[in-house]
Amino acid sequence: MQKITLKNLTKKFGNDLILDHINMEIELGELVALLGPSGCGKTTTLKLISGLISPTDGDILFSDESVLDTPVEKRSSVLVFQDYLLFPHLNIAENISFGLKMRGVDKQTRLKKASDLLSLVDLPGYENYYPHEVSGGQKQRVSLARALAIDPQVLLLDEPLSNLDVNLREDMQELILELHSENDMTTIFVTHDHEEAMIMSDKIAIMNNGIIEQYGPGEELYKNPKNKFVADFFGNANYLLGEVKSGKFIYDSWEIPLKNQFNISDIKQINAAMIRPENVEFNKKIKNGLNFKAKIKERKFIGERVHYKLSLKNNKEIIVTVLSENTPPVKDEINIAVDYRNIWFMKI
Ligand SMILES: Nc1ncnc2c1ncn2[C@@H]1O[C@H](COP(=O)(O)OP(=O)(O)OP(=O)(O)O)[C@@H](O)[C@H]1O
Repeated sequence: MQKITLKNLTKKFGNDLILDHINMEIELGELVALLGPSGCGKTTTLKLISGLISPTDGDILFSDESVLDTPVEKRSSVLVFQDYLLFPHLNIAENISFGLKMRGVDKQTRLKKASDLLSLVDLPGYENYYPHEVSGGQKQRVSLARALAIDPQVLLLDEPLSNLDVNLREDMQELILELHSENDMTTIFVTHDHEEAMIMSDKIAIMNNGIIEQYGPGEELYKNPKNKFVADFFGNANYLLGEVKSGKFIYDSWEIPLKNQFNISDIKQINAAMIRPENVEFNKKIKNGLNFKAKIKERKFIGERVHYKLSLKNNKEIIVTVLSENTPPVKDEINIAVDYRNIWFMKI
């Protein structure tokens, strides 16, 4: 196992700044997700950690030692690409044991290891198949097995689940979690999908345009987003634009006490209160909360939940999600409550 530290990690391609002084610590044995939109630098970060490319500036430490001068094959890390990159002319067993062959391991040991790994990824008996004879999900498993063959201490996964359908995806999520905990590896994986990041990881780094917007446990990012970008990444949100006066957030005729929930050094900068759709409650009064009336403009039943669009008395529309039991119809005016603890303040 290795602790990984990224210190002011910077990468330029030509004049394009792709990673801009990234700082991050990944503790021993942690599973961390890099989450962000296309092109924000996630794959580049993995390639830098694996040693496939070199940084323009900054440092990468494994267990507090710089690895910048350590070549790819000596870094104890392995990068699994989303498009598998299996050798088409080698069978599955040969693909899995290729790295061992390069390290001079004898054939019998290699084949035994390949068989053991195939059982581990739930593909026993697939040794003699060729990559074109197995499905996308199976290729994904083979490429994981190939990565594990060299007993890496750091496993880097680039969108390992992106090509899989929902059921296979869930199976693979479980498999990765199992492999991660059984093999004592520090694991970093890239994803576009916030739910996947939440399910899989101890911590999430939200990346945007070559920087890390926020890094921490998923629940913390969801509940205490530093900014709109992070808040929006975890689903829908309502933003009420207003200002801070005498320690309160003023929106229309509402005065909302500022709770200790923001990562802003100067509270005067705050110009928005954020409310998640699921934190709005119907037909309820909350003592330490906002209580108001709203009109139901739209109602969409989607199974266990119902999505609403409500309009406030100043005509501002907000979105609300509630469990579908006893939900009111369109046109009703209803009493709404939001606990102050579920209102987040930020500058947008
Ligand atoms: N070898 C390269 N030469 C020039 N530009 C590159 C190179 N590799 C990546 N880039 C650019 O760096 C930026 C970040 O790419 P990267 O692949 O790290 O993004 P990403 O967040 O992984 O995106 P995606 O989710 O689409 O895979 C992109 O604008 C990309 O075009």
